[in-house]
Amino acid sequence: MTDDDVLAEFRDAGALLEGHFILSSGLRSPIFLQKMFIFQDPVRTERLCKALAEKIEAAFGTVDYVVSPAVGGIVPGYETARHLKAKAIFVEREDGQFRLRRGFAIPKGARVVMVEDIVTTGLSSRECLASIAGEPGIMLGAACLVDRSAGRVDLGVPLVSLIRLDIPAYPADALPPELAAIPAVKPGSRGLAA
Ligand SMILES: O=P(O)(O)OC[C@H]1O[C@H](OP(=O)(O)OP(=O)(O)O)[C@H](O)[C@@H]1O
Ligand SMILES: O=C(O)c1cc(=O)[nH]c(=O)[nH]1
Ligand SMILES: [Mg+2]
Repeated sequence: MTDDDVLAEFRDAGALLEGHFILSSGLRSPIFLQKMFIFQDPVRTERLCKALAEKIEAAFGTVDYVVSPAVGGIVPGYETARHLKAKAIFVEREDGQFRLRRGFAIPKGARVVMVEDIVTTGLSSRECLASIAGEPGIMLGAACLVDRSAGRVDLGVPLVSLIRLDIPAYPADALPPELAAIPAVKPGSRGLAA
């Protein structure tokens, strides 16, 4: 899939939103990729995650377990794992911290990739990786559909992305005037009461 193909999927799904968004990191941005508009369409999701699985396999070889951070990572984690013929499990927040719950565990020696939907600052990805660092699997690296940092984030492991974009994000106290003029909305799940 070319970058244009990936962008066309987001555009055609109505997932490229413009406005004033509060991101998971607390940064503000005039652009939000509403990935759930992709994930509500299994056929579109399959096209993107199949392409991501091919990149993952090329970078890391065979994969036994895909681990994703809830909520956004669950659907792409599952669909990417399906193409990798791997298991798909996820971490979810408990008292604000990601944790494997529901009896999920990574067996000794299992080859593991962390799959995210969107990477902006990499905070959620790093939290996800830290939450499974004590598991006995072999952490191969991370992958995401969209890297909004244009490759600048450092997760401490290699990151494979389907597309790299360079999308502006600003601290709340350093907004450009055109953004400050629009009421802010926060679409993600970080900080929501359980
Ligand atoms: O790289 P970062 O700066 O961490 O931003 C990206 C994260 O933000 C979103 O999750 P969010 O916490 O908004 O919740 P969601 O997964 O429920 O959408 C997205 O799913 C990534 O996990
Ligand atoms: O950084 C985020 O929180 C974020 C950005 C984005 O474009 N889409 C999303 O779901 N989360
Ligand atoms: Mg998320």
